[in-house]
Amino acid sequence: MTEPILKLTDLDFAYSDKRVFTGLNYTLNQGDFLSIVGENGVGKTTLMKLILQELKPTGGELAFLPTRQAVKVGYVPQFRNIDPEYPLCIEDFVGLNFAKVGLPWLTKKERQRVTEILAETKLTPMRKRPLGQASGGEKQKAYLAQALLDKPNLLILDESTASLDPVAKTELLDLVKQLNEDLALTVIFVTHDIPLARRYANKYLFLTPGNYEADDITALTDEKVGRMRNV
Ligand SMILES: Nc1ncnc2c1ncn2[C@@H]1O[C@H](COP(=O)(O)OP(=O)(O)OP(=O)(O)O)[C@@H](O)[C@H]1O
Repeated sequence: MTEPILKLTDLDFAYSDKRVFTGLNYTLNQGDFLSIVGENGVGKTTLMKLILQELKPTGGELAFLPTRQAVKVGYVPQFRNIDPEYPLCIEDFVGLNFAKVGLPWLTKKERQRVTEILAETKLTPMRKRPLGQASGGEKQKAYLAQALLDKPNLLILDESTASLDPVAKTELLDLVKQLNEDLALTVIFVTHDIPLARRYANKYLFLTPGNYEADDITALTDEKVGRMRNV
């Protein structure tokens, strides 16, 4: 049975006098792979910031279910180029999520978890490579591994594949899809790439200026995409 993990009820958000969306209703179920699509500036990143609780709704409600404590969110950002001189290797970068103030070293259990997640994300062979010298796909996998380290049950991919080549895109999303299928990890995938959304997601949320539409991914036809882009 599918249980809800996130519920948006009449959600409104505005940056002072700039209204981004109004009356947004959506229920995300555990194990869903939701693609959020829509033109530039329509509010996709703003919605992610609301889910990450970096912003507060200006109206309505955003609720984690069954409780706030039960939902752990992992976040994979947009691709950012990293200074080639960046001092950490992939393994140390992935372990950063466990770093504590005043206790920079990891416990045995934490080191084991880093080893496990490096294997799951297929980064073990290049774990000692300086992150700044890794390929774009490896860098994004390192961000994915870091986001997965603390075993989230809701993973947000915020245009994380946008600058990757097709092979690296597929590799990253295949990994995420596998976790989605094996562990019922719930995924929110923000993208401009409709074919990629169709290939991996089972649901979509299409934001348009002042409106939105949500359905099963099979309903996201070319004709609909064309129509939604012209509203
Ligand atoms: N801090 C801010 N203050 C005021 N307006 C903002 C702020 N951040 C974003 N906006 C505006 O809010 C709207 C939604 O922005 P947002 O970044 O959420 O869109 P997006 O759909 O993620 O765009 P893109 O696809 O280009 O990443 C845009 O018109 C943007 O200019």
